[in-house]
Amino acid sequence: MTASSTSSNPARRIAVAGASGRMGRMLIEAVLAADDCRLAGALDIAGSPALGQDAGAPLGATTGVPIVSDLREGLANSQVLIDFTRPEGTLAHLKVCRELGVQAVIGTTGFSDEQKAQIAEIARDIAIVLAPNMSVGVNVTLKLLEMAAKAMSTGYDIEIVEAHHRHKVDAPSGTALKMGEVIAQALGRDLKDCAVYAREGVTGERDPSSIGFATIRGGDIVGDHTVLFAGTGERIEISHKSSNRNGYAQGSLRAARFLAGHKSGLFDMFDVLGLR
Ligand SMILES: NC(=O)C1=CN([C@@H]2O[C@H](COP(=O)(O)OP(=O)(O)OC[C@H]3O[C@@H](n4cnc5c(N)ncnc54)[C@H](OP(=O)(O)O)[C@@H]3O)[C@@H](O)[C@H]2O)C=CC1
Ligand SMILES: O=C(O)C1=N[C@H](C(=O)O)C[C@H](O)C1
Repeated sequence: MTASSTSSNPARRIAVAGASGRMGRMLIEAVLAADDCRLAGALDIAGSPALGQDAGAPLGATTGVPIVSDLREGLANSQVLIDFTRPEGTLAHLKVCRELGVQAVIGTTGFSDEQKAQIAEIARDIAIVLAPNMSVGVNVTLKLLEMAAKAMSTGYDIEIVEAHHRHKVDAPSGTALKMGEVIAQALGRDLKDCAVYAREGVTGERDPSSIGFATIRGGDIVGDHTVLFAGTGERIEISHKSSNRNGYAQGSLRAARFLAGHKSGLFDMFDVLGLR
C-alpha cells in the first residue's frame, strides 16, 4: 500500500536508527519518497561523524531532521523506529521504545537466543516486526523452501550457500539461518541438532540428516542465497539474489504500515505479507 496520506489517514512518523549506515541511508531515501510516511527522527551511535548532520544530506536533501545519538530526542516525535544496526544497539533502542510506546521494525541480524528472548519480552508491551530479511522475494523463497523440503524429505542433501559484501560482520547471514530453520521445521528436525557450519580436514562422509552452510564474503555483493537439494542423478537449486537494498527498505515500510493496526506482539514478514 502506498496510499497518499490524508487528514483521516495521517503519515506514519518514522525514525531510522543507524542513519548513516548502508541500510540507514536507503531507508531514509525510501521514507522521504513515500507519500504516506514522514521522517520524524534519525539516530546514530555516539561518536559517529554523522551526528548533527541533516539526515537527508547524503541524498542532497534537506529534511530538517538532524542525526542525533540521544535516543529520547531521536524518538520523541516518532510512532515507529526502523532499526538496522547491531544486536546490542537494537536492544538498547528497544528499551527506550518500550518506555515511550514507540513501535519497532527490526532488520538487524546476529541476535543470540537470549537477545531474541529479550525482544519477545519487550513485544509484550509494544508491537514489533523482526525479520532477518524484509524483501518480498526472500520471504516468498522461504515458502518455496518449506514446500521443497517436505517434497524432498529423503534422498536429498541440503546445503545453504550465501554470499555478501566484505563489510558484513555476522555469518552465516540471518537469512541463511532462517532458511535453515524453515527447512528443519518442515522436516521435523531442530536446526541446532543438524546444522553443520564448517568443514575442514577429514570430516567423514556427509550425515544425511545434516543441513550444511557455506559463507562467501567479498566486494559489494548485496546478498545472494542458494539452497541446494542434491539427490542422486539430479539436484535442485533455489536461489534469491538482491541487486540493491531497495527491496529491504520497501519491505520495512510495509512492516511499519502493518504495525499501525497493532498495540503489542512480535510479528515477522510472513505476518506482514500474509504468507503465514
Ligand atoms: N532484515 C533485512 O532485510 C536486512 C538486514 N540487514 C542487517 O542490518 C544490519 C545493518 O546492516 P548495514 O546497514 O549493512 O550495516 P552498516 O554497518 O552499514 O550500518 C550500521 C549502522 O548502525 C550503527 N551502529 C553500529 N553499532 C551500533 C550500536 N551498538 N548502536 C547503535 N548504532 C550502531 C553504525 O554506526 P557506525 O558506522 O558509526 O558504527 C551504522 O550507522 C546488519 O545486521 C545486517 O545484517 C541488512 C540488510 C537487509
Ligand atoms: O548484511 C547484509 O547486507 C544483509 N543482511 C541480512 C542477513 O544477514 O540475512 C539480509 C541481507 O541478506 C543483507
